[in-house]
Amino acid sequence: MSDETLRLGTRRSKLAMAQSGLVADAVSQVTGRPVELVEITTYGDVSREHLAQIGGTGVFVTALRDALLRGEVDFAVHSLKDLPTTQPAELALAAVPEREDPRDVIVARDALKLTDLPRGARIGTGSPRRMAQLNAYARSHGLDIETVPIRGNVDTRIGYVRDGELDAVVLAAAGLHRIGRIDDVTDFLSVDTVLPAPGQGALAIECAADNADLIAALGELDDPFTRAAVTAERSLLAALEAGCSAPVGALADLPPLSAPLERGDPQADRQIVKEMRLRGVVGTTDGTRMVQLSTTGPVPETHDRAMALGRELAAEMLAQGAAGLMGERAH
Ligand SMILES: NCc1[nH]cc(CCC(=O)O)c1CC(=O)O
Repeated sequence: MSDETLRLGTRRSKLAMAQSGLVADAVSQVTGRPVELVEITTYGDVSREHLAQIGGTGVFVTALRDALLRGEVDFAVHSLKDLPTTQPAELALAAVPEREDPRDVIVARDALKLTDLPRGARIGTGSPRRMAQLNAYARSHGLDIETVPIRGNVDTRIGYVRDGELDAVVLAAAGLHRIGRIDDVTDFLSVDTVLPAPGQGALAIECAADNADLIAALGELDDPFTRAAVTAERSLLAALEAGCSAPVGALADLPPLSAPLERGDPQADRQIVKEMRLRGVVGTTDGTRMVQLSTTGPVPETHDRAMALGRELAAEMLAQGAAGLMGERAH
């Protein structure tokens, strides 16, 4: 391959720049080519409306993809959870690198944990998924919290806590980690409490579908387990016919070891290598109704198998009434 500079299209936000910078270094390593960041402004960056009001998926993604399709940049990095579930034929998902911590976290005043928040505490999140699960948790654990819709970049959101407007905000651990603010976290939420968004914590590296050399080079950064996991999660989301702003959580990970098996035990090691658990949740934003299911099976070895896993769990969730929980609006 040539030693020409590769152009990486990126949003200007701190998170996007951090993610693109990390990938730029990694791509430079595997290709031996210099990588240049090209800043692109997206509709999601300039809009002041709440994400839920903009509607549709992928507001952050469209401008980057347009730049790719016009040949202005060679590849782009997206937060996988922001990608629409249908892949355009002209673009290839060349790599899904190893996933960062997928959990949601709380940044609260006075180093408070979720369960320490006082009665009437106001928690900011623009995500119906987070609202639904936090409100469900609050109901079942006797907490009295109010979820408050907010949006804005990570610094803006944490600012609501610093200036006393909110008691806490909910964010993704991965984003905070990447921008160097993981120390602001006051509580890492167990995925049993809040199941993350499909693809949360993972990145997607995308380039033109007809650039076979570049696809092969970027493919060196692919992590097959992460790719299988996020493929199953996004297939579940798609099969529920839900968008990125729907109250849907999904996570595919290693299943917990069953009781008699322990680390070092060859049987346990086999389980670690071969099994994957997929969990999905849908709920009303007020937390009164939820459908939450999980399935465990062999790690899907092909794209089609990962897709089938997500579809099968979605079908079970729909059979339990998931569709009726998704159209509802909290406000
Ligand atoms: N919705 C915006 C967005 N897209 C990706 C991340 C975090 C990084 C990731 O999940 O990979 C965030 C911020 C957040 O949810 O706190």
